[in-house]
Amino acid sequence: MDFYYHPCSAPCRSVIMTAKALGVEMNMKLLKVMDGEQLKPEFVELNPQHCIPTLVDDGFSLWESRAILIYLVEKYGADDSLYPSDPQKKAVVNQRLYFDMGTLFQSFIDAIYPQIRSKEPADPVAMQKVDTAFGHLDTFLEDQEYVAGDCLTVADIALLASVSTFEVVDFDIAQYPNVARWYENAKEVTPGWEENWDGVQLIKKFIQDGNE
Ligand SMILES: N[C@@H](CCC(=O)N[C@@H](CS)C(=O)NCC(=O)O)C(=O)O
Repeated sequence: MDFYYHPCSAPCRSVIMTAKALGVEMNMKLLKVMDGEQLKPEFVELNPQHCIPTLVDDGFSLWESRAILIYLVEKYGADDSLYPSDPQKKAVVNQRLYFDMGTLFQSFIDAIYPQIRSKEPADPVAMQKVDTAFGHLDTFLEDQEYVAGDCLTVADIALLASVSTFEVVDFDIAQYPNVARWYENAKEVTPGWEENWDGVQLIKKFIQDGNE
């Protein structure tokens, strides 16, 4: 199974952690998107949207990280704990995954990317959306250990990759006590956390080097 990735990408890191949790071995293929490698014809052939993460499993090509997480659990999971088959439990996991994609990680793209990439000053409206997203996550985590209930799911893994990426700008997660409690525990229990953290540190290094 080929996995096209870059360690700086939070969506790629969520797939790496999920594969580790499942004990799935992937043939890691680093794709330097900063150098435009995703536009090479051989990659566009695999993924016409030319984005990472992209998984190619025995000729079956799939992208969109959260779709990949679900595919991996459904195809390779020994049980359904990371992505429950019960319709209501699954629906909550899906809601959290869509929340991550459309709201929380989107707030990172809108508010933090411009600060990192173009050294733009923080946009107060975009930063307010970050606060709102973290506030919602904090509410989801009231009285529960994991984002979709009482056990670790792919929604925790996707959100762990996203939330940790905010640390590249030393975002103060402690402002959101339930998120902070969940984050500390998720770091402990999620296989592959160290690799995820290495990716976050790599982004930090790029930012520091760019500022020198
Ligand atoms: N929603 C997608 C986001 C994928 C994405 O934006 N990937 C970026 C890197 S993080 C990329 O491949 N950019 C290069 C391109 O789109 O050409 C996911 O979660 O997989």
